[in-house]
Amino acid sequence: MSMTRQEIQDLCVKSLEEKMVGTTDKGIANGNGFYQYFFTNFPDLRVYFKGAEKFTAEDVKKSERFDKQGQRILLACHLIANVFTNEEVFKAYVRETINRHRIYKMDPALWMAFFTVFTGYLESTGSLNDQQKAAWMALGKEFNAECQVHLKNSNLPYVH
Ligand code: HEM
Repeated sequence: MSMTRQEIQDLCVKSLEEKMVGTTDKGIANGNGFYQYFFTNFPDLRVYFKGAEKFTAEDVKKSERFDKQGQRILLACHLIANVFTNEEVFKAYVRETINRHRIYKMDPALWMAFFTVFTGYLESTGSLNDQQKAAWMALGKEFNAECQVHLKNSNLPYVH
C-alpha cells in the first residue's frame, strides 16, 4: 500500500517524538545514542570517523564530539522528516548533505543504507512501529534517489 507524502511526513515526524533534539540530558542522549547504536552494529562504518575508528559504544557515550555530532545527525533527521512535503526544499537539503560529505569519499551505497541504520536505532529503543518504519524507508528511497542523481551530476561515484 503506497502512502502520500503527507502520510510519510506525519509518520516520520511522529516516530521522532521520543527522539527530540535538545540541550537537556535526554536531548543530548537521544543524539549520542544514535552513534552508540551505529558503532556497535555497523563497526565497519567507523572508518569514516577520523580518530574514532576504534571507538566502542562506551567511548562514544563519553565523547563530547559525539554529543555534538549526535545533535547534528538527529537535527538532520528531524529536518528531512519535517520538510518532506516540500519536495524542492527536501531535494535541495539532500544535495547540500551530499556536498558536505564529499570530503569523506563515502561508498555511494551508504546513502540508502543509512535508513536501515537509523530505523534500526529507533527500533532498538522500542520507538518505531511497522508503519513508521515503512514511512522512513519510503522517505529514504526518495532521499537516496536525489543523492544518486546529484552524485552523478557532480561527476562522483554513484549507484546506477
Ligand atoms: C552511512 C551514511 C553516513 C556516513 C558514513 C556519514 C559520515 C559522516 C561523517 C564522517 C561526518 C563527520 C563527523 C565526524 O567525523 O565527527 C558526518 C557529519 C554529518 N553528517 Fe553524515 N554520514 C552519513 C549519512 C548522513 C545522512 C543521511 C545525513 C542527513 C540526513 C547526514 C548528516 C550529517 C551532518 C548534519 C553532519 C555534520 C556536519 C555537516 O553538517 O557537514 N549524514 N557524517
